[in-house]
Amino acid sequence: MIIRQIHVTPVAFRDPPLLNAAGVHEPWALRTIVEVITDEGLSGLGETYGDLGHLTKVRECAEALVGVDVHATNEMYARISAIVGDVVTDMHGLTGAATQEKSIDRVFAAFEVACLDIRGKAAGVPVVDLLGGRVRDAVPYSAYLFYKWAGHPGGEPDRFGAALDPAGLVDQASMLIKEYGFASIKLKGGVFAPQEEVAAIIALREAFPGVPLRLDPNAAWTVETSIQVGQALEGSLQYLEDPTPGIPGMSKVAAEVPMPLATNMCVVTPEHLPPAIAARAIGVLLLDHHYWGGLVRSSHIAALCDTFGLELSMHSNSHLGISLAAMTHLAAATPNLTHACDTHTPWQNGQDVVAPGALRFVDGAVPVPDGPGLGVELDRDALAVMHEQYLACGITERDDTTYMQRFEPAFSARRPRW
Ligand SMILES: O=C([O-])C(=O)C[C@H](O)[C@@H](O)C(=O)[O-]
Ligand SMILES: [Mg+2]
Repeated sequence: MIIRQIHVTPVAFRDPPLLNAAGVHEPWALRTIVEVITDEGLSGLGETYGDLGHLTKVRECAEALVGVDVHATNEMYARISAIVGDVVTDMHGLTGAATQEKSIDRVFAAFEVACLDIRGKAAGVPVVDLLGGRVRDAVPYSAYLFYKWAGHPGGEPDRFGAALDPAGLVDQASMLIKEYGFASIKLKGGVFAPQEEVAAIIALREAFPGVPLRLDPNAAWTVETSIQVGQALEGSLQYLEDPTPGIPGMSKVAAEVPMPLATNMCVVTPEHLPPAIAARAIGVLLLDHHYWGGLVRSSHIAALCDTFGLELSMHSNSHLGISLAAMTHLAAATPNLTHACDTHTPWQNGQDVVAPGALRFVDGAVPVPDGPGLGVELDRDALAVMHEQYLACGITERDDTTYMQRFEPAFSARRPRW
């Protein structure tokens, strides 16, 4: 099964004005769709970030992978390493520091997923079976709440409405839980003063008793603020995600707060694991195959976490159905991934590049697609429309901060900020 062609297609889809520590989401989110085609005519799908620096590397690597067998992932990794070479950064910084290894892993992941899709199709089995088989039939996801404006400035309000205070967030959670059946809740913080976000968590706890809650300010707080918030929320949080920047800071906070700390910012590549474990900085790692080097490498990281007593959850950016399928196969095959995963799916409001039917939410969980490979089919008309949107939207690099400063010129994305 030799790779004969790879199509790399950047796409854009509408994104609501979701607020975070970096600023606010722009009206269009970017992704890159990768389609690998073999000499036998089988094709496989991958999905990754759409920022131009990364997209350029994905395009260069796609050419270099022609002629490689879809099983030869070591050879693919070597070729991609030789091409990526330097550190490819993103502007928002919400997934922590860029390193050379992470830059390579991010490019490799899209091709690895596409090759697993092909290998599953060739063997007539779902990708979960290539990762060790399912330990759960459906993967639970959390309701991912955001502070948000009613709509993008100058545009129509979106169907989610504004959420700028505890009552707005409780309404948002009710809507997402009613539509998707989610059984746990994550709040994206780092937007308002910490005491306002503490009040929001308390309002959510009162409105949804017994539902596990998480708060993630993306490193917007100092060590002192993080300790105060952690102590104030004793008994209210399943975990506190990235309250403060860096492994040393997280370690100081972890020693003083009652709940585990989670991260998708201070441990984002294998070299971060030894110092974080030695410093007891985290209790929960958020996996994300898009930057941990694909599904198989993420499984290896999961096994390491099990050895060292770290729990697992899963991180998400704005994404489409190819990613949701890949995340679901990985989580279904990972025994120690016991926390509900994050997903932006509700915010994409039905827009997708995959044909409807294969992915659905039942009681807040996505049943593992049964079809061979990832179990999802490319909707070529939707892909063409979203590619046109990419060409027309004028955005080539996600930049939440500059977009926010158009409306709030004094906005600072400094972390820590409080
Ligand atoms: O820390 C996190 O969970 C994220 O970075 C998730 C997303 O990037 C989210 O914060 C966003 O898109 O604004
Ligand atoms: Mg996070």
